Amino acid sequence: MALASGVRFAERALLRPWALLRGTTLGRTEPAAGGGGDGARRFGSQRVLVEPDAASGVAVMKLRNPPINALSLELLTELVISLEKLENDKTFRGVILTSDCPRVFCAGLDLTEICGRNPAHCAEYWKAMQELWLRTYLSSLVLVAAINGACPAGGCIIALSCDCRVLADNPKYRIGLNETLLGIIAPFWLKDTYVNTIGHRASEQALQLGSLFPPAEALQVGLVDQVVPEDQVQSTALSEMARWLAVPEPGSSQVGPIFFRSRAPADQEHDAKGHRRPPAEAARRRHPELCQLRLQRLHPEVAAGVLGEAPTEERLRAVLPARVLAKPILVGTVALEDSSPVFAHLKLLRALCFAHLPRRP
Ligand SMILES: CCCC/C=C\CC(=O)SCCNC(=O)CCNC(=O)[C@H](O)C(C)(C)COP(=O)(O)OP(=O)(O)OC[C@H]1O[C@@H](n2cnc3c(N)ncnc32)[C@H](O)[C@@H]1OP(=O)(O)O
Repeated sequence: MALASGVRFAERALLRPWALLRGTTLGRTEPAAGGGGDGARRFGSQRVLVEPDAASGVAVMKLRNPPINALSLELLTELVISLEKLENDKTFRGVILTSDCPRVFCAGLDLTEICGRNPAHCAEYWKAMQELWLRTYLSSLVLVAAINGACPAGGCIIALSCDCRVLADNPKYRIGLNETLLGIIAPFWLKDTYVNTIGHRASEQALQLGSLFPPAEALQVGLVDQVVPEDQVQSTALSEMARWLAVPEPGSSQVGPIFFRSRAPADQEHDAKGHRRPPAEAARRRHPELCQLRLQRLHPEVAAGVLGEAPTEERLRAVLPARVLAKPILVGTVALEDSSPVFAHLKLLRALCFAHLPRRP
């Protein structure tokens, strides 16, 4: 009997994972401040407020776990559920992630979730953190981080998983991966993301020293894309979002995260002998349907290039139609950093295609 009711509870929890959360009221819908129609209804949970705008297809998602938005298990879970909900609703193409707590975007891992807790709890907690990472990093939505406060460690991880980062110009709002100073070693996927964002040497220094960058330095090193006065963070994030959404099927499909973001944790798989698989192979094993889908959806001439061997600019120029290359293009900087030919190729393709591919029927 107890077993049966336990199973029923587990089933219910699987169907409605938020039911496990303490004090959570996910799915509640209420009119947004100043809003009227359907496009201005907001929903969310206790710790995540979602303000959707159906007309623009953009939702603003606010972290609301005062005082410092520490990533508690509940906040992680609610973030994942809210993102999933938006991803499943085809009305939405972009999400702006920001904080509802003054002066802090997100303080990172909730240290009370790992200090003095038993291994099972730590494992559950860490799994939730990775789940959030996967959900954001491989999201089909365009994500823009509107960083309106301090953004250390896990906060920076969330920001790094977005497509674009706008930081408020306040010297107190520092951003970076400082976990080494706490004795926490960054996992390889986090290191890889740092490297992908600010380059190898800068990452090596910043990770080892646990650097937190003030806005000007964060901009200089490439950790954020824009630094703006605090009262312009939201509007700038919206403008950035408009830029990304103006591109046909931005980020999400033709040449989306699976291309650029081949180094998500799941990609780092090892073969039976313990040898690390090349990232491209690992990604294909993990997401065969996505890889295939996306290759098929590419412009035919580009797909032909993908299937070719040499990921050189010359070869791409040869297979890409002239109209695609009509405007000046960014190449080279994008293609160089990955040792895998396939992904170097895809990165280069993305750089080329992102602005120039004609809309697919
Ligand atoms: C394998 C792991 C991969 C690594 C991934 C992630 C690693 C991490 O995220 S580890 C967490 C690292 N986070 C930090 O180092 C941030 C530490 N906090 C701060 O720097 C400041 O608190 C912050 C700038 C965010 C805000 O400053 P203030 O506004 O001045 O607030 P307080 O410092 O007074 O803090 C208020 C209150 O919150 C407690 N606190 C702060 N950070 C955390 C945290 N990460 N987890 C839990 N609790 C935290 C702080 O102790 C204060 O508590 P009280 O004293 O009880 O009021």
